[in-house]
Amino acid sequence: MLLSLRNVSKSYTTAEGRLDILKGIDFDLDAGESVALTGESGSGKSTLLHLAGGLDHPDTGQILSAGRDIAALDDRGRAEYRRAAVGLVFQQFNLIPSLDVAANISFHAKLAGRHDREWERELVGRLGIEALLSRYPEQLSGGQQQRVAIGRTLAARPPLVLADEPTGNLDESTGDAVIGIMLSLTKSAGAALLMVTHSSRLAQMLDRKVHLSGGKIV
Ligand SMILES: Nc1ncnc2c1ncn2[C@@H]1O[C@H](COP(=O)(O)OP(=O)(O)OP(=O)(O)O)[C@@H](O)[C@H]1O
Repeated sequence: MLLSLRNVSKSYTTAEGRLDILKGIDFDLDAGESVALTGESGSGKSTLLHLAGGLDHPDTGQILSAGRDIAALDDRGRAEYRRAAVGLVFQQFNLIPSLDVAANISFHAKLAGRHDREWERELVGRLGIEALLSRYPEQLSGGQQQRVAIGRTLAARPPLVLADEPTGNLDESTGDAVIGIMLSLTKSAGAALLMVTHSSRLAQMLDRKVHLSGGKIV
């Protein structure tokens, strides 16, 4: 088991009072598995993804990764967990505007101490972005930027990839192509993928589907 959430709860305090978003989530993700996370707007999908990625901490419960409870770590421990174990792909591509495509792709892998030229060359080829390596993010289309963002994430070989509506900004056919490439590359990398999507069509491309409703996985 790569990641296990046990009885995880999360609430937010707002001006209108306390919002109980996740109410005792139990969820397991195997190494190399791809899972789609669906649920209505506001059901807590991004919240769950942020907890799994160590971007935030739960109120109660355990988040177990390689025998460690991420929920019990402090900010620094969570930052180390993210660097070592997690790759993130968001709807906003979050590329670094001052770096060209080649430098964007190797940026996280270098930070994580896992820069591997051969793997990077393979990624660039399979993503079809060889001709774009010396361009800057602002000179790319949305679909091209997302392919670069996926390359950047996978270059660091994270065992866990968390994707939040990764193709939400792309048209349907570009989005499908990008998801197809991301799935085949995460499989090649042996990484697990947890992907938030509103699209049941995209969800069906993954190994398994889970649905968030009423603060629980159903
Ligand atoms: N930092 C925060 N403070 C207060 N409330 C928050 C905070 N973050 C999220 N929420 C609330 O928690 C609920 C769940 O948000 P979340 O973003 O996890 O939902 P989601 O299922 O990903 O939604 P969407 O599909 O619209 O992106 C929402 O009602 C949101 O307004």
